[in-house]
Amino acid sequence: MLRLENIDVHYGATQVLWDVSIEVGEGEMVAVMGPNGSGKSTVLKAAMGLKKPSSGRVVLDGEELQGRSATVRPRRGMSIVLERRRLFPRMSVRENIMLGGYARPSAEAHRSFDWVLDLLPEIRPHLDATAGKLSGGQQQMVAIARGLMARPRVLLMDEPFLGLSPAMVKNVFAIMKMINGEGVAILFNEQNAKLSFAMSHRGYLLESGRVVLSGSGEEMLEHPEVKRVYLGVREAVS
Ligand SMILES: Nc1ncnc2c1ncn2[C@@H]1O[C@H](COP(=O)(O)OP(=O)(O)OP(=O)(O)O)[C@@H](O)[C@H]1O
Repeated sequence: MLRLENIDVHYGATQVLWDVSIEVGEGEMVAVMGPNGSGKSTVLKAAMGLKKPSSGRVVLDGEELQGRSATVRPRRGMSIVLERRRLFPRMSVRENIMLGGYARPSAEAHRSFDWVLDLLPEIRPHLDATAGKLSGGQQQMVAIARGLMARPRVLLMDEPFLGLSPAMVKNVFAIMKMINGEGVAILFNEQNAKLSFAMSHRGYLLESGRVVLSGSGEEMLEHPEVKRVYLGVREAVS
């Protein structure tokens, strides 16, 4: 459904993505894994139209999205949960979540709000709290709720586990599985190879702005290079 085709991205004169092609099928969970600074966030930003590629195409259901206005992607069913829980810290949880429905008429936004709270009931007791006062994990939950307000068919998640405790990682992981189980495709990025690929239908390994490997989650976990470099598994010496 979503395809990035041969994307190049520059920040000023510096090129950070080279010929990146990534595909997300209907209802798939897809991971972009790579070390610090390899360009994972930039891939998601380019997909969402937050960073303009210098060449290549972003295509959703056969429709070219490059150069379309900022509201087209949410209306076509794309949404993003940004890194580091970019909430408005002084606004209430309810207000933060409702902002995710900006592209929808208000009656629909209220229906989405109810749907989101049914999916994430643990948010309900905190609706009137100031977002900035919540724990990191709770803030991540609110950021996910905000992303879901657009009723996306494909949800992009930028480092959803960043800075979370192991217990919260498990919780967010379970929520991603549940959202995906509702038929929402998810494209997310993450530095931890085991976590990324174990939970994904397919994965991509990004190094220095290039896709160097792709395959099913299982294939990625079993790949000797992934094992050696990212999982720290040593091959037996004969
Ligand atoms: N706004 C910007 N201006 C200039 N360079 C940038 C900007 N954002 C990112 N970069 C550079 O682009 C490269 C890719 O960054 P990006 O954030 O996409 O990588 P990443 O794999 O997501 O890294 P991290 O895991 O640290 O978030 C890095 O070298 C980074 O320094």
